[in-house]
Amino acid sequence: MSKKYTGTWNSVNEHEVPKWYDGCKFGIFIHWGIYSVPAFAPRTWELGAVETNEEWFCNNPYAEWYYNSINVGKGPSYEHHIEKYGKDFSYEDFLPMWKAENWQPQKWAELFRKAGAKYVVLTTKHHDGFCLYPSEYTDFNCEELGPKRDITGELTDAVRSEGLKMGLYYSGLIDWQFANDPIFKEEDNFGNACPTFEYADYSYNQMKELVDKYHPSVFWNDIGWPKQSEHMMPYFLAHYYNVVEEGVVNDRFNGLYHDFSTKEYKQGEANRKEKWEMCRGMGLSFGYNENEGDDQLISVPDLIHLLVATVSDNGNLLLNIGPKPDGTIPAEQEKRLLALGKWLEINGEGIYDTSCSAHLPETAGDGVQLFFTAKEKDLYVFIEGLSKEENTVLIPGVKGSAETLDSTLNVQCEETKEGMKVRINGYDKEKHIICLKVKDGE
Ligand SMILES: CC(C)[C@@H]1NC[C@@H](O)[C@H](O)[C@@H]1O
Repeated sequence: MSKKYTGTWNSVNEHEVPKWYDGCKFGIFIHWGIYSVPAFAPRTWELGAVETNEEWFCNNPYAEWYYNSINVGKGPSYEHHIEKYGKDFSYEDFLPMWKAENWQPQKWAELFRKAGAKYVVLTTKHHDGFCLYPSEYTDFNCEELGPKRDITGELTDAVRSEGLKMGLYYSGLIDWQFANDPIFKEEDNFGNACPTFEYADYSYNQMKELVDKYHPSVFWNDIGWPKQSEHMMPYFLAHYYNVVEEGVVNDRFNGLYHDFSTKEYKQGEANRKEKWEMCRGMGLSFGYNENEGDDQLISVPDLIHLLVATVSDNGNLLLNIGPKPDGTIPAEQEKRLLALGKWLEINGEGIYDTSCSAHLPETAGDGVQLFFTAKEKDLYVFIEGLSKEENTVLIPGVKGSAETLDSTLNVQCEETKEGMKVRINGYDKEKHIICLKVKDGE
């Protein structure tokens, strides 16, 4: 019998992170919207690498912030817009250009499955206020305008038919249909970007209709929750958990509540004692940015490192894709998803359904890095930085014998007083990070 929650903090605080979310480890974020048509942002910084001040907002690397990037009236995106479209061309004028004419949700879902992802999170309403589902509360949605399809509904069905969980993103505190002064500093964001009871009611009703229509396994709220309806938060959470028993939410609820905490690029702190999630685009943007070609995206080795380092630290990786307005996924992004999936086919046993090991990451000399995960008593050792075909690596403090998850490798183990010495033959750099399984090694 599933627990019934009531609209009190005491009740919803009893909620625990569902096992499926912890075990999934890898998901796909999707930022698709009107901003995918101009698909423009300067390549400047990773979030968290610099202060989010006026310089950030006037040189914003996030292509999904195009509305604000032209609204500030200066900087590369503004100049690009004036030059390419002219000053009388509004953001909403891009809508008829977003046709999704080549969009095949089933193809997306198949690609996500092949990538080894176990859940998906789609933007249902980003900061521009345009809804990627037929909301009862606004006609500014994708069934009435632009693609003229229920993007959320079609993708949810396709994702679930491939055996993946479906999550929904909602921009809880910023909606440029309600408050569209240009944003030059963080306080303009988080202060309370939409400070009216009208918006508080609107956003509450939309969040509830998303839960009731799609039963999302993840509710990914962004930026914050309207101050005017903060007292309603426990009611929303109780309703969500009562409707979606396996439901899980992130930490962007004004710091009042979370199932898991979030990092965004370099912004945010990870604490391995609690569940957290790392999210980023493959370049510096979440929305598709035509300025980010193959050589400006994260490399496959760095992507595999990010996944291993995140999972070994008790995190999930939510990797974003930014589709084109016609509904295709840029080839350079698809290539990386398939490479990750190929690596996970061989090494996924050491990733999925694992927990944090008592062993902390460490260096093993000659630039070799070790990462660890555990599955009950079994220990998984990830070895990064091998360069030769034949390698000898000391794994300090680990006893027993190891087998490799990659059957094309040959591994011999020797127990020494410092730990397990492993000889690995048959390595080549296309294997990236390799994984050893030490039975009863945790
Ligand atoms: C992590 C991701 C959901 C980002 N959150 C902050 C937003 O401003 C940004 O565009 C993007 O959606």
